Amino acid sequence: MTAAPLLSVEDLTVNFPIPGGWFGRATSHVHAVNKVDLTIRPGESLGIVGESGCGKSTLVQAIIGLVERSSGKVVIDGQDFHEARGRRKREIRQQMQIVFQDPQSSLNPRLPVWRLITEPLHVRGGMSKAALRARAAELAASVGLRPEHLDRRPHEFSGGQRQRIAVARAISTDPDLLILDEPTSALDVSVQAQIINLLLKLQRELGLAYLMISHDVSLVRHFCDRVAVMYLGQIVEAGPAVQVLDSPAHPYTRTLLATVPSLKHPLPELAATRVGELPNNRILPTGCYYRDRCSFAAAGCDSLQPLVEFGDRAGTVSMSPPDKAAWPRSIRCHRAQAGDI
Ligand SMILES: Nc1ncnc2c1ncn2[C@@H]1O[C@H](COP(=O)(O)OP(=O)(O)OP(=O)(O)O)[C@@H](O)[C@H]1O
Repeated sequence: MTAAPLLSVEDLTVNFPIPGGWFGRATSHVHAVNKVDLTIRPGESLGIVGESGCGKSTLVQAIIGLVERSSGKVVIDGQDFHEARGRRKREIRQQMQIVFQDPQSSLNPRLPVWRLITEPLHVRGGMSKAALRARAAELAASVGLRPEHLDRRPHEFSGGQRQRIAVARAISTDPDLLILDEPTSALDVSVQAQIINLLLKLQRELGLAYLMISHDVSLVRHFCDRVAVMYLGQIVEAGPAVQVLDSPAHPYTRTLLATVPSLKHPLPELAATRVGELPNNRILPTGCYYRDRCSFAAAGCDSLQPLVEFGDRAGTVSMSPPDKAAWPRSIRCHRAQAGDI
């Protein structure tokens, strides 16, 4: 039997108002995230890939409440995060922590490492200074920092060490889910692997689930159990990382992968693909969002939404209407489905 989801995101939509009218009234909206559904099970890692501006950061920020959602639900451990209030809301929030891309800007330069690491516990309250320090020492050891590091300030560390501090802080509240926003892209290549190995070690030791957003498709293939491909605020394809990234079904996923260097094709032939600019997300297209850039677009794509397939881990597939509790396998273009491509 498969475990119940730790996190379920249902129909999540985020529209940013664009002021321009009288008295700053919104005249239009940026449709950053459009009806996204996803689930993460305990201890599982889900990667979200897609080009710049497709809505990855807005999606994860809406999940943890840093950005206001326009509609939809975020359910963690069976509790509706946005409907919860007061102490209960804070408790749910502590089950989800985020590690940002740039540790330099996410760490207060004035605080010593032990205070930085225990900041979320300090905010929660109820722990003495001695208890916070003792917990900081344990957390520092678990991310590979030494006791003498505890009294130093962030500027005394390298980028990789600062990211270790950020990871220690994120796990300080014993969360079930870590959101990783491009956790290695600001680091030197040599250090990236060390941080990835640290995250994999912590996942084994603590049973953490990860939601990682990344431009780096190879990293996601290595790191994640499942992947969701995002385009214009929608998830266009999702499934086991190896399956989706080795045999993509959606034309957009194929285009995205064609731009990724591989051993076989060290320099991707950008000219052969139709990457171009993301279309205007203030006026969403009808039908398939990808049709204006799709080499396979044909009659029907302007009115038909892609088909949705859901299945469980064993790969059993049931067709729409989807059982939202089921494990999403893929969301496919109807033309790929019909075998036209
Ligand atoms: N606060 C905001 N107000 C208005 N528009 C915004 C705001 N934040 C993001 N956007 C817009 O929402 C869309 C999605 O942006 P988002 O940063 O989520 O994309 P992304 O995929 O994370 O991109 P990147 O990989 O470059 O970080 C973009 O069109 C962006 O310009």
